[in-house]
Amino acid sequence: MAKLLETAGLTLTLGGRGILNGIELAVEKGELHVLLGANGAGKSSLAYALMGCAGYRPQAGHIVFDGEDITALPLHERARRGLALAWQEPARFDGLTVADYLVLGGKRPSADCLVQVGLAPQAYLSRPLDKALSGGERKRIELAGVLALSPRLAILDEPTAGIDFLSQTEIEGVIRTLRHQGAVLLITHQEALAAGADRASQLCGGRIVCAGAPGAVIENFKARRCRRCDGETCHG
Ligand SMILES: Nc1ncnc2c1ncn2[C@@H]1O[C@H](COP(=O)(O)OP(=O)(O)OP(=O)(O)O)[C@@H](O)[C@H]1O
Repeated sequence: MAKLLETAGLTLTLGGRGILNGIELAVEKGELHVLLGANGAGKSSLAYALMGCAGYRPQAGHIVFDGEDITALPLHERARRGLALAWQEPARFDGLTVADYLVLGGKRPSADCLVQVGLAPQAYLSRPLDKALSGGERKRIELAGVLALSPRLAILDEPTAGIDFLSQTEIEGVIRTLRHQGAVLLITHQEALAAGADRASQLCGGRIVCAGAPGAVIENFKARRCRRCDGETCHG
């Protein structure tokens, strides 16, 4: 399969600490690629660096998207090329309604995107996207926003966290849709979700320490084994 995203030697220091230490990651076209790792391993930081978020510009290394080096491009240029990120903690946008927010994506009808995340359009489109919405509702609306963008690569940071378990299957359906449209880089702590991926990479101490079939990577993670740490200290 052709590579959609590839990083080489991606290195990020924040507050004087090495957070990403030479990341080598490859996501293929049409792939659901899961990123595993303990709390603090650097998964969200990698997601922000890939998206080009302010404050997460790497000090060294390269990010190549569909053959183009995008390392120096700002977030909006990466978004224009088809990258989208659903944050671990979805943002509030006081002053915007759900309809205003979804129409920014523009590529798919807002109502369809809401239905796909399990929210009734008539109940949500006119609501302000502020603290009156629950965390789970904002998380779903953010995922609807990613659907509306029809991205070529959706980076999803714990999309099922805070979602009630009756609705997990809807979110899994969203992940499948995004994968069929392009590819998904999924950060999750849910083993079942990770097991259903096409490939996986394990992050430990800001390095990719294991990559390949999800089952093998999950076992490696659960056994606290990586090539750089001894078993006792391998927890990110
Ligand atoms: N802006 C920042 N300044 C300094 N340190 C930071 C900053 N952002 C993140 N870190 C540190 O970088 C490390 C990796 O954080 P990150 O949020 O990427 O981990 P994670 O793997 O996503 O964890 P979790 O599974 O808990 O969400 C942590 O030790 C965190 O404290």
